[in-house]
Amino acid sequence: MSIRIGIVTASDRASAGVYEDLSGKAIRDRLTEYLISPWEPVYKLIPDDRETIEQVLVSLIDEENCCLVVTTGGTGPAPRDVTPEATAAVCDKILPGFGELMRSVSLQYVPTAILSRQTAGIRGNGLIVNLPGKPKSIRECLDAVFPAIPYCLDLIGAPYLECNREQVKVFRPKPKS
Ligand SMILES: Nc1ncnc2c1ncn2[C@@H]1O[C@H](COP(=O)(O)OP(=O)(O)OP(=O)(O)O)[C@@H](O)[C@H]1O
Ligand SMILES: Nc1nc2c(c(=O)[nH]1)N[C@H]1C(S)=C(S)[C@@H](COP(=O)(O)O)O[C@H]1N2
Repeated sequence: MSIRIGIVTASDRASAGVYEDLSGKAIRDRLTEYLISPWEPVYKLIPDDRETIEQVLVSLIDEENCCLVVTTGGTGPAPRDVTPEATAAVCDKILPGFGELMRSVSLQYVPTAILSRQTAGIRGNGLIVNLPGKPKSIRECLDAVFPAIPYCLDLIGAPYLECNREQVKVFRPKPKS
C-alpha cells in the first residue's frame, strides 16, 4: 500500500494569498526528514471554515487513502478558529494525549501555548493531528508527538512507517511480527 499523508493548512489569510503558507511547507519538510518509507503528500490550503475543514479531512482519509493527516492553524480561541471542532466531528476516537503533550512542550517556547486547543483523533484507518498555525510551532510540536505516531498507525491497521533514527526516535513497544 502506498503511504499518503494529508497536509491541511487552515488559514483565512494564507488561503487568500495574503501570505505564503510556510506552515504547510514546514510540515512537508519535517516529514521528509523523518520518513525513510516512500510517501506522497496530499496538500490542501483552505480557509478557517468548519464545513470545509470537515469535508477535506473526510475526503483525505476516506477517498484519498491518507493514513495520517496533519493540520496547521485554527486551534486558538478566536471566533474563526475551529480546526479542533472539525477534527472531533469527523473522528471516531479522540486521543487527548497529543494535545496535552504538545501544549506542555510548547510552554518551553511561548507562554501562550495554553491558547491552543489542538487535538488528535482516529477516523477509520487514519490519524488526524492538529498543530498550531505559526510556522515555528510545526517543528516544536511535531517533534514532541511524532515518536508515538508510527505505533499508533500500526494499531489502527495503517501502513508501516520506517523512520530515520537520526531525526526521530520512534518508539514501538512491540516489534513488527
Ligand atoms: N500558514 C501560515 N504560513 C505562514 N505564516 C503563518 C501561517 N499561519 C500563521 N502564520 C503567521 O502566524 C501569525 C499568527 O497566526 P494565526 O494562526 O493566529 O493567524 P490568524 O490571525 O488566525 O489568521 P489566518 O487564519 O488568516 O492565518 C500570522 O499573523 C502569520 O504571520
Ligand atoms: N509550539 C508552539 N505552540 C504554540 C505557539 C507557538 O508559537 N509555538 N503559538 C501559540 C499561540 S500564540 C496561539 S494563539 C495558539 C493557537 O494558534 P492557531 O490559532 O494559529 O492554531 O497556539 C499556541 N501554540
